[in-house]
Amino acid sequence: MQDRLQGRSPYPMVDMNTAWTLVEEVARTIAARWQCSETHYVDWDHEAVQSGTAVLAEDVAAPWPMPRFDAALKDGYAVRSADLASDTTLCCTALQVAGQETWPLSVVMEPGTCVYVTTGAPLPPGADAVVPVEYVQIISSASSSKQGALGPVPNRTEPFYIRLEGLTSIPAGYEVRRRGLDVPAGQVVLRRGQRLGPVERSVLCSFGIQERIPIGRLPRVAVLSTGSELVEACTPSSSVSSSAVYDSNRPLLRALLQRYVPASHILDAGIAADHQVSGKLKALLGDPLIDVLIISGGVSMGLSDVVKPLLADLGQIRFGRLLMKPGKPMTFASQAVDDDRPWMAFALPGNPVSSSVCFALLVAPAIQLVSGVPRERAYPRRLVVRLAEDAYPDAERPEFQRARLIEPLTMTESNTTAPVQATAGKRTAAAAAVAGLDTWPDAVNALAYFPLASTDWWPVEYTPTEHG
Ligand SMILES: Nc1nc2c(c(=O)[nH]1)N[C@H]1C(S)=C(S)[C@@H](COP(=O)(O)OP(=O)(O)OC[C@H]3O[C@@H](n4cnc5c(N)ncnc54)[C@H](O)[C@@H]3O)O[C@H]1N2
Ligand code: MOO
Repeated sequence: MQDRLQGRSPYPMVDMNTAWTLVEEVARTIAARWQCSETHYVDWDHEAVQSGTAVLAEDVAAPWPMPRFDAALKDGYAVRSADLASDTTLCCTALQVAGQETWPLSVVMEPGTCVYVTTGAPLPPGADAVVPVEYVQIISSASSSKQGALGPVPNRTEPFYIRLEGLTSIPAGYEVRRRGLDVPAGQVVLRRGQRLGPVERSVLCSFGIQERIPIGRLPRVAVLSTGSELVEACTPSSSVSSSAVYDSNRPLLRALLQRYVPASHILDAGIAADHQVSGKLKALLGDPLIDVLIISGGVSMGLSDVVKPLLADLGQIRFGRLLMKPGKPMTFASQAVDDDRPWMAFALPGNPVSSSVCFALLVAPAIQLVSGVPRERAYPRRLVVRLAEDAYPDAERPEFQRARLIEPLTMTESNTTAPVQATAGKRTAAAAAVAGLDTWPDAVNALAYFPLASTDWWPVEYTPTEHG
């Protein structure tokens, strides 16, 4: 208590690089333990796959070439290109519709003949090019001539003649998507450590892979808000005291977490009033089902800021203060990594902006790392850009300001030239996004980093809202 009343902290201030190193050390050790021993083979309807949070534990190779057969790129006529060098009239002997073979079922294309094909249909054996219907005139038919009425798409059961019009030559391969052109059989199409987002899931589907999808273990994360002033957002304002503060951090953190872990892995630990924090932390960190604990509030220097000493009792504080703004009191603790059940605890400063910035810079990368995402993909992307308007960064601490990239990126040599607007307001993340920016609340899409004593800076890609 004496120290707090005098304002001394026992924790040295570490810079961001040191903080990242310390978090990474723990996260990578946990990842090595989990991801070597815990590959699960799951089906398509598994919650982690469906929520887009699953991370592949093994490479996935193409089981067959894509496309699986030489396919027509256009609706038209499959031809032997060599035939057309001498004669532009061909006899159409069959219709081949993508997904079904109509008339007749299986054909070997004789010289001088062609086969009507729809886009995506397999080329018959012997054909090596496709003449699009736009370049074809139907010139005769044994049955009634429907030419004109049906345009160039024939609906016939007997051979008919076509003539090539408007194209001088048809090289082999013309309008054909060759077997294996996109992906040869056996090529790795998804890598271990890739999160199965919408595109990755569609790649699995394109190869018909819906069973035995190899995924790694994802962390189970509890989120706790601390502070006697906090009330649940659903509480009617008429029933709360004038000094109460609505808890906005926990809903934000839970929503952000859904990008990384399925809903069943997120435990909402509620709000702990100051006198309840000790009991709550003990229970949560003693729960074998919790791997990561995110605490908001109570980490600064006040008498009610009890989180740090409690974490020191329950595990080991890796850092307790950060040389950065916002986030100075940010604390990271863990259970000894060689322990049977390692855990990580992130105590984020209660200020909503500090809390969301610390989540983006430290918690999200740690969750990615323990989930098996490789280092080069675990951190937000960095770009060097230029400021669209003056910014006023802190003089004592390197600072991350919420920012908005206001033009599409145009890459020129090593630099991008996307102007950025930045703000240092400290209201809720959404409100701070608007403050000074005169724009939509979800427009923050980056953090602008202002290192101390330097005019160089870069924004970190970060989207604090679903739509940002
Ligand atoms: N003497 C000092 N005081 C403070 C220092 C310091 O170095 N010396 N650091 C300041 C900095 S920097 C920060 S950041 C804050 C962080 O403090 P805490 O983590 O202890 O956070 P609280 O005091 O609990 O809350 C701060 C602020 O945020 C509001 N809050 C908290 N939780 C939530 C929530 N879940 N949803 C919405 N708003 C929340 C809370 O009501 C306070 O207004 O400490 C400075 N002090
Ligand atoms: O470090 Mo605090 O997060 O500046 O307000």
